[in-house]
Amino acid sequence: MTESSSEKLIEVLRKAVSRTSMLAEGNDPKLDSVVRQIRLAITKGANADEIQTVLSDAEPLLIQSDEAQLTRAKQVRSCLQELIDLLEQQEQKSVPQNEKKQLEAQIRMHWQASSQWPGLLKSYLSLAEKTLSQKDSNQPKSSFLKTLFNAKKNAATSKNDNEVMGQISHTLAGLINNLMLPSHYDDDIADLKKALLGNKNLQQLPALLDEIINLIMVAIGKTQENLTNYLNQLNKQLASINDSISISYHSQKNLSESREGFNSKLQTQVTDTSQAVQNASDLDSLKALINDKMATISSTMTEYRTQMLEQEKHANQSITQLKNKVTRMEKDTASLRSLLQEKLAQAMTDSLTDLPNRTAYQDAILPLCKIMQKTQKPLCLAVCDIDHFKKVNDTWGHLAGDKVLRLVPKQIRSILLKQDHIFRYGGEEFVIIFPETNMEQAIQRAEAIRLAVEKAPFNMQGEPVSISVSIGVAELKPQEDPESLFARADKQLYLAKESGRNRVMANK
Ligand SMILES: Nc1nc2c(ncn2[C@@H]2O[C@H](COP(=O)(O)OP(=O)(O)OP(=O)(O)O)[C@@H](O)[C@H]2O)c(=O)[nH]1
Repeated sequence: MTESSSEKLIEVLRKAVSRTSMLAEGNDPKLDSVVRQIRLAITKGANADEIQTVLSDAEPLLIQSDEAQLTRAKQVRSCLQELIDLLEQQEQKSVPQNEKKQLEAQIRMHWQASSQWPGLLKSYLSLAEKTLSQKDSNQPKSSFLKTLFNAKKNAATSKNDNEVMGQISHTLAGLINNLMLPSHYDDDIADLKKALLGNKNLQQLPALLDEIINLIMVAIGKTQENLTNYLNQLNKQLASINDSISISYHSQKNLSESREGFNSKLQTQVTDTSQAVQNASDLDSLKALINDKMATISSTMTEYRTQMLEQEKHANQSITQLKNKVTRMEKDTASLRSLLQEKLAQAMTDSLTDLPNRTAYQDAILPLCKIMQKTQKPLCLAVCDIDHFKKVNDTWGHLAGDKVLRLVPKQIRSILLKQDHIFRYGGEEFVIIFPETNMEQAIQRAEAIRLAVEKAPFNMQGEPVSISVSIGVAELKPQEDPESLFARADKQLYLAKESGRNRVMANK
């Protein structure tokens, strides 16, 4: 193995370990302790078998922790939805529909990433302020705080606000429970929950929401700090491997230097001998002289041979050590790489439908757009959303809802061509990429999908149920980026919903 391929190997290992660790860290105390063991094993140069054992222990915990994270994210998503619904229940006040739709779209897009939760809460805060700052529909609008101060004077409004605040506080307290913050935040969390549950004053809501947002941000920052410490530790380990490589290089260099020394010593001795032979005056002194010189040369050669053997032994030892180290690292890297690939595949797949998820969509869309734009071929994007899906959940329960979420993509797939790609974008929303497809063809395929879903015989507890989808379609423009393409298709979806659902609308 050359020096540069060792460096590459080290780099791959460093990335593999850091990414795996990143996936695992901070989710579960039991898992954190196993992750720490893996790091320790790698730092102290444990062999592949030892590391393998620790990794095998970690595997079920990693899977469990991923599932727990998904469940937490789902709960946070429903808390946010519940908070929006609570605003809707406000008498005499209407939630600004545009902002509400935008927030719901944000939730649909980002609910899985805990780093996005503070942003979602901030958007909710703004929606709550806008809603609550309205007086009743017959009165002119006033500011949020003004309404709050006036609330005392108005018994009816005050009662209603108190009730809503109570429910909001309760839901927020539930949301904090799902955040899984490190245990040293326990006191802060307890204080915050107490403040939330004891509070009946809407005026306090912005401050309390801010407090929650801060707490989440601090917790996310903490995880980053742990990761940095870990990477520093790993770098130290890599530096020690580099030292081994340079020691081996130097022992090779010493070997060739001592060979050169021997050559010149031998040369001098042969020259001296030939000089002495020329100067010899009789046969006896010549014999004695030659014997003497030959003894010197022979002892030089023996000395050199011993020295060479010693150095060779030394060099062989350090090469064997290095080889063993590299073999161990290769094995570790291979197992870490396969673990990482498995994890990445899991991270790209939606567990309910087995479809590629939003992350996979984001990885796929940019290169596809670039290729189509470069080759000047058309590409269309369809955003497809199940109609009145909340009603399915409310009427038949979540399990039935899940069943519909698995069946609808089957209908969609029956229409798609080999080249098309479908993703579960989030909730009850699917995205379809139609490469090498113009608008007319994409509308035809979207219409066929709509029809296939409409005609599909869905059954809930033995009763036939009709399900429909609304679809928005847009065609990629030259130079357009994927975000703008998505936004145009999503807008069409919104219009399809507005115009009665169960239809395809396209941005022609
Ligand atoms: N069963 C189940 N429900 C989900 C899942 N993800 C999201 N939902 C639900 O999907 C529903 C989406 O509701 P809304 O966004 O109001 O949309 P809708 O009822 O389909 O109404 P329109 O889209 O306007 O036709 C919410 O009730 C979510 O709880 C899931 O994985 N399983």
